[in-house]
Amino acid sequence: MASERDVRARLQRAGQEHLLRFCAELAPGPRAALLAELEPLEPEALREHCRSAAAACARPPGPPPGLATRLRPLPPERVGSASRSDPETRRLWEEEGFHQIALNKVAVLLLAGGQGTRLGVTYPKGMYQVGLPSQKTLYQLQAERIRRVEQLAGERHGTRCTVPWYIMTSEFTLGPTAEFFKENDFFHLDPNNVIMFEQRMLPAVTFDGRAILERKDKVAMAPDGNGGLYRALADHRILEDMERRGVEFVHVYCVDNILVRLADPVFIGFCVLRGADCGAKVVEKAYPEEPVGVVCLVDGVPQVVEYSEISPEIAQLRAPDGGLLYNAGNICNHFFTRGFLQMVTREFEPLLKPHVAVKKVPYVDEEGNPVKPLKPNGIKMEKFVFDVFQFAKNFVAFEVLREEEFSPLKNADSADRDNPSTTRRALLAQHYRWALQAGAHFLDAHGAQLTELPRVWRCTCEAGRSSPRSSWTRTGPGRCSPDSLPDLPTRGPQH
Ligand SMILES: CC(=O)N[C@H]1[C@@H](OP(=O)(O)O)O[C@H](CO)[C@@H](O)[C@@H]1O
Repeated sequence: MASERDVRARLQRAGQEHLLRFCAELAPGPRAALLAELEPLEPEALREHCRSAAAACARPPGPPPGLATRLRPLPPERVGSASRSDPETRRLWEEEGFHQIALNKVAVLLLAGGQGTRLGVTYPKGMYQVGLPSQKTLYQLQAERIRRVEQLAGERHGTRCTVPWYIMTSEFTLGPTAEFFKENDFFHLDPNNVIMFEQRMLPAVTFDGRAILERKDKVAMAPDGNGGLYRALADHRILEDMERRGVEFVHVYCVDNILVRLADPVFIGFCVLRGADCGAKVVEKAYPEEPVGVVCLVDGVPQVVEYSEISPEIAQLRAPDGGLLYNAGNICNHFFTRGFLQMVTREFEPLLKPHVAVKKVPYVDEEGNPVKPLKPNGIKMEKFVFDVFQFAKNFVAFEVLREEEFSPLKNADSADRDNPSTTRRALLAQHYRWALQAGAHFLDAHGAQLTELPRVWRCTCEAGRSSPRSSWTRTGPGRCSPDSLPDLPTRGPQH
């Protein structure tokens, strides 16, 4: 371990010596912890990080000038659609996807390093349960979907399939996530196929470029954004692990979408058959201000313009058909070939520009008293996972139906949208539709069979178009009582 003198000399080179100003008064334990936290910070990188954070913050907020003239919607030839394609095409994509899964060439990679600030929990979001009758957490739902896709691919191809689950965590989420998986026996997955690794942390910085001390013995650190993935892949030699296992295609997704289809064979098959090195699932944006990035062209190159960086004027622009001009909402479900990830980690990662988030960062004042700021006082710098789209040789987008694939848990129930209640209902509604499609009957509170599907829980037909009846008229042996689906309508038809 480095001595205080060494660490001090390195901090001097970075212009950040103030981080040791309480060091002399610390007990040996906290002092060692502080030195250990500071030791890995490279002086030049730290200096540059603090300088660029302050410089980025000094620029006027909002989108870069002239962005509007540089944007175009994605051209139709780059976009596939789950809902608008004919059933035969969809079947071919799905078949290809299952084939690749059966060859053990597909992995899923979860981005789970975030702090869940908007949701207001202190533990990893994946451990959250939204109040389902089964009390399953997001992690459990995802684990079960992995097992199911392995099983389906295995049945089709008569093989034993493995879809390895890579989980990127952070200093905040690694410990509790690892513990939670152990306590739950890895949800019956083979622990060898669940690979957790940690992304890096970066210091939060004041507006004048000084790293912030959160306590006398602790620097205010934050994960380096979901685009920290690429450095973390290199740090932990994850691509080498994938190569050893024969993984060629990776489905990357973020933790909070309760409807996420892990290793979705249709998406995988579409991307593989199109020869894509990089792909993104999108849904039609629900309203102009919806907090989702838009997938579009910037200067002719596919990119995502994040919701925090698009102006309301651009977000509201309309296409000739009356829909939003920029309506391809990013749902943080990405497809990458391993080869593409290799190129990114080797060549392109340093070119990714960090994005600035101005936040309230707790700190200690000059006397060492803890302060909880009421106004934003610090800058966190984050890279974004989708910023690599610009380097793709063949980028494709894949449009899917929101009701089938996107219901994110972002907020507490005090918010109107994207909260535990909306996500719970979205999942129950999906399971309800699936039960119907499998031939189940639903009964009302008096045991009478419900004969019509209430409009709000419309199912989707095989081609994926919204259709109130396509599966409802089927009959079969299953009988479910709506009592087991507490958020679903239990009264009669509403057509
Ligand atoms: C950097 C990044 O990946 N941002 C994503 C991600 O944003 P959040 O800030 O995590 O809500 O998820 C959104 C979908 O839930 C997506 O629209 C957006 O573009």
